[in-house]
Amino acid sequence: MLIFQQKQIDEILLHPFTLSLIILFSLYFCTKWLLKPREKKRLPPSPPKLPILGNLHQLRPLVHRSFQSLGTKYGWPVMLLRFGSQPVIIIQSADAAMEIMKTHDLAFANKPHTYTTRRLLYDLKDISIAPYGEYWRKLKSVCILQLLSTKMVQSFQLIREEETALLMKKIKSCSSSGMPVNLSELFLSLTNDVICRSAFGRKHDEAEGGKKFLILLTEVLQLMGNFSIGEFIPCLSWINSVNGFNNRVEKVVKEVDCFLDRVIQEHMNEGMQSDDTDKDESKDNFLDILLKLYKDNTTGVSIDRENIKAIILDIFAGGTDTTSTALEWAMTELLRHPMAMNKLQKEVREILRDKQDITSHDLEKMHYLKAVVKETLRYHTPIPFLARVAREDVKVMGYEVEAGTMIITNAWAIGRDPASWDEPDREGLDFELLPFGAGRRRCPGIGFAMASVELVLANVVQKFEWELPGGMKREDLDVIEQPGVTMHRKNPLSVIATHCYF
Ligand code: HEM
Repeated sequence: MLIFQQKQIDEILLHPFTLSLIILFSLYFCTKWLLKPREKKRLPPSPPKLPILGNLHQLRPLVHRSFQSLGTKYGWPVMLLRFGSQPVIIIQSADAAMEIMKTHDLAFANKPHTYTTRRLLYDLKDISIAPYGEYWRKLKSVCILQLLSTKMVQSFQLIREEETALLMKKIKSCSSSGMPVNLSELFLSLTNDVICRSAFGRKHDEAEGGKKFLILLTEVLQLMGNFSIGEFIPCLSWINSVNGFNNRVEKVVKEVDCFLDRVIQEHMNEGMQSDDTDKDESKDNFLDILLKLYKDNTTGVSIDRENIKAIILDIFAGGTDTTSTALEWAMTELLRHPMAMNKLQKEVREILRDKQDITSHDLEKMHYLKAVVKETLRYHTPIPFLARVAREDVKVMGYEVEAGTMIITNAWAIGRDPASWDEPDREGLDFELLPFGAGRRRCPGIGFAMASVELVLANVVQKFEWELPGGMKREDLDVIEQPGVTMHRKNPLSVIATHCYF
């Protein structure tokens, strides 16, 4: 009986009519499933892109300007570009920047890194590109509370004053011979010397590799700012091995490591010879503090020699070029705007009267000086980009951002956004003025940098009158930028100090 029923069922099922019905139904449901409107992710708008290259062909060497032109052309404050296969979201409005660095600061607390930055910064053992987490949190707090605290910045006042006095003497000697002064070079050398003395307690002169270290540091920054196509188009990653770029990186890594190793060893040897108990802690330099952490492990974060080298390199790389760039652009704009120069000289000279030594107390009273520095940082933002990586899926300005996506905030473009800056004299609100970044990854060196910039600028305008060389008109002074991580002048700022007042 059962066998009979099964036979009948088979016959019905295998009947051509039944089979056709089954196939038709299956096709219907399959097509319906395939054509079912899926929930589409709302991504930021993108300009047209090319296969393989994505939007790379639309970028010029001054990438911050390319982003700004694309944003203005399409009217998009947030846009999605493809660097080869990698999606990158570009942020160019104060509102969107606030979402990244305030509302979702924790979700965007990671930084992107490349093969080059990993090699140069001891495989993420530093602060500036280390991933967000326990290690980074502890080191950042060491940085804010110990290395770059207000107390520490004040303790370096004598260093800043001595180095500024030395700079004034160098300018004076050029002035007496009527020679133009290369201010770009002098500012860079000053900021490097100030950091060197604050980091190691003394300058390392040419014989000890000091001058060479500055050249190496410049190369470190150039390599970090180098656009490497293989990072974005993996099938082209071999290019850097063939064109000698990777060899250059390895050579610089070795030389920097050698210099830092030697300085640390000397410091440790000196420490062993002197009696630590008698040491005046208020005279500690960065290396003293880091070596104490290394020995005592009091902060709960254990750091090794590589961490120390990476942090020191971070401080040199983050503090030298940026600070001298700010000075270089401030002087450029003052030379292009004689009324602003006169107003600043008047303020500084009236506050100081005939006094030559400028104290931090005098600087506090120089409000126009502070406005000039702030305006310079807005208009010539030394680090144009604030880069982040999403640690999780997040919504930004209504758009969906997947974990792992890179976000670049164009701080330079936001500083020049007419939507925020129709009144140039107006003080900037937090997210309209981002020269030091914002949120958890914000620059911890603001106090250190501002103390140097204000002191040097006040001295330079108080003690000299300035003119452009070869009868050059102020309108002819160029403002061409050099591509790189830090955006300094392409051509050095060469000027003549016509009168010297000391
Ligand atoms: C005018 C001078 C300076 C400018 C314009 C500047 C700007 C910046 C910017 C834009 C960032 C990234 C912030 C972000 O992504 O939100 C940064 C990070 C950093 N800066 Fe500065 N900086 C200056 C001076 C200094 C100095 C003097 C030091 C140290 C002595 C320093 C140490 C650092 C460090 C360690 C970081 C990494 C912070 C982190 O990732 O948490 N900077 N700086």
